[in-house]
Amino acid sequence: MTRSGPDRTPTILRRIVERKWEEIDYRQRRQPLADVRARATDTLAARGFANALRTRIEKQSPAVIAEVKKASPSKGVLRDPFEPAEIAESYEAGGAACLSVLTDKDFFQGHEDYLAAARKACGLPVIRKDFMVAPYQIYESKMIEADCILLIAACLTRDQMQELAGIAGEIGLDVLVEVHNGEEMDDALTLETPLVGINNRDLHTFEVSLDTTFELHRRIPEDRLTITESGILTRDDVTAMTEQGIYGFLVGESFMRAPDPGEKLQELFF
Ligand SMILES: O=P(O)(O)OC[C@@H](O)[C@@H](O)c1c[nH]c2ccccc12
Repeated sequence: MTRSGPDRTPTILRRIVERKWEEIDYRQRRQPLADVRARATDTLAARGFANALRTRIEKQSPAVIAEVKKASPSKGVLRDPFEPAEIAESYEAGGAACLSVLTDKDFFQGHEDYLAAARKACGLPVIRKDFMVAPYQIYESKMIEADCILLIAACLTRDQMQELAGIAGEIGLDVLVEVHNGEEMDDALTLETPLVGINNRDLHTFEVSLDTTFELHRRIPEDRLTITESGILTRDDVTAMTEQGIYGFLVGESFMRAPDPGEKLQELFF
């Protein structure tokens, strides 16, 4: 698989992806692809991630992917101490449909163990939030019992996305494809996955604008599920989305800064 991504990749993402390739090379030396692939196909069936969202969205009820994230490059540490299992329980009690767990160590202070701990503590399906560029990572995601993976269009060409999504499909992982402009959307819509995330955060400037969702949402066909991502902070933000028929949400920061993340979820959405 080629290592060069598309020209559109913003600088911060370029740095993350370069580092990601080093990490993949290192991991692959410790545990070869054939081994990871064998262990991936041995793991149990995934919890249905897309289904959990679809059921709620079809009832016009908020489908919240609640994020378990210690830190981010733009905001620094969001939560300390950070207890993924407790957070997961709290999210489930607060009405989350799914979880998102950061596993990138270098930029988000995440870890695979956080995914395992969070998933074990609840019955919700979990997306592995990381920067997927190689087939190795897709098998690895299944091995660590993720139910869904994220493909970020800003750092993948159309061909790369199709290859990675194809592998995910073969091993029973759902796919959330993330876009933040029209060009990325065109590529994303060539995938079969129903889950299309619109990231309101511009990765060139880190600025957040909910208008990104309002503009791009119109281009998503009826049979897909729109997920608005980043910068959802208030009930007004939520209402502005549901008024446009958008019921899928991915929220991290505002929950992570609250003493009880699940209570905050309930306050914002229900
Ligand atoms: O913390 P926020 O603003 O609620 O955003 C959550 C989520 O959208 C954000 O963490 C995110 C969206 N896409 C990503 C890709 C990689 C890492 C993180 C992300």
